[in-house]
Amino acid sequence: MSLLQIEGLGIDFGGLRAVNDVSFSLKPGEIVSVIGPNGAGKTTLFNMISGVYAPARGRVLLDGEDVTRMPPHLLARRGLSRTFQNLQIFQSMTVLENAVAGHHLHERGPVLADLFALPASRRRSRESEAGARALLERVGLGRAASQEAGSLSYGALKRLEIARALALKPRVLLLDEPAAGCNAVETEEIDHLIAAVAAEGVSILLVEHDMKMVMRISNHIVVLDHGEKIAEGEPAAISRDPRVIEAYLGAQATEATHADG
Ligand SMILES: Nc1ncnc2c1ncn2[C@@H]1O[C@H](COP(=O)(O)OP(=O)(O)OP(=O)(O)O)[C@@H](O)[C@H]1O
Repeated sequence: MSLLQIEGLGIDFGGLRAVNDVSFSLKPGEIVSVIGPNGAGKTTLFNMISGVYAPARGRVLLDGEDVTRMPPHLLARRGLSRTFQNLQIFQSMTVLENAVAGHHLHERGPVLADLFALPASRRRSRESEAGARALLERVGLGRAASQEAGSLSYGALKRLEIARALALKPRVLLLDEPAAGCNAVETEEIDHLIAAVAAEGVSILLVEHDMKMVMRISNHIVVLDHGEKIAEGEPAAISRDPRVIEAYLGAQATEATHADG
């Protein structure tokens, strides 16, 4: 039984069919990557699944429930959370404070209780901090808890971003370019983290330009070109698929022509 099911999803921007009739599904603990040349529609697809854009066509089913057009915070409560291409970290706060901020979204009680620091609210804060510390251990940042987030390496910031998304205890985690800007060692650390999270049963949907990483960690790959799904399958089959090779080579040829012109 699939945990996340995408059925015929589509959206237009003016006259442009940015995404059209895209379907695929994720089982619990599966790592699925969406790849395709620049402008293929990957981010737009992500934004529709995570409730940032309202699709014009199709449905998103989470554990069988129709969650199409549900706003991101309600999706998060139902177990679907995401990271963004651009880091959403508070640089001047500590690593722990950033993780607690993610945790609070999940644990949030009545605002008035927080304002008056009632005992229940103080207890919740302690629980949030304990939960956040456990998360930091999980992403390998336990020792950096009291450091200012701005002092972390880029790879560590990316892991902190994943920790914040994990604070929502998701069943499905959408990662938008988790390795962008990372060096080989940092990318490998993120690889391990993603695999460990998936091994706990969380389904992972990934958009990533680092093709080596995609081939290494994905169970299944969905390929988009000009907004349409042109192929899907296991990494080995995808890397040999003539339609996929042609889409990437075609995109490179277009870029080269633009560069010449
Ligand atoms: N808000 C928007 N308004 C108008 N057109 C948009 C908007 N967002 C994306 N597009 C267009 O939709 C198409 C798909 O864009 P999208 O960013 O989803 O592609 P992508 O595969 O994520 O590309 P990249 O790999 O460069 O991030 C592109 O032609 C893009 O110019």
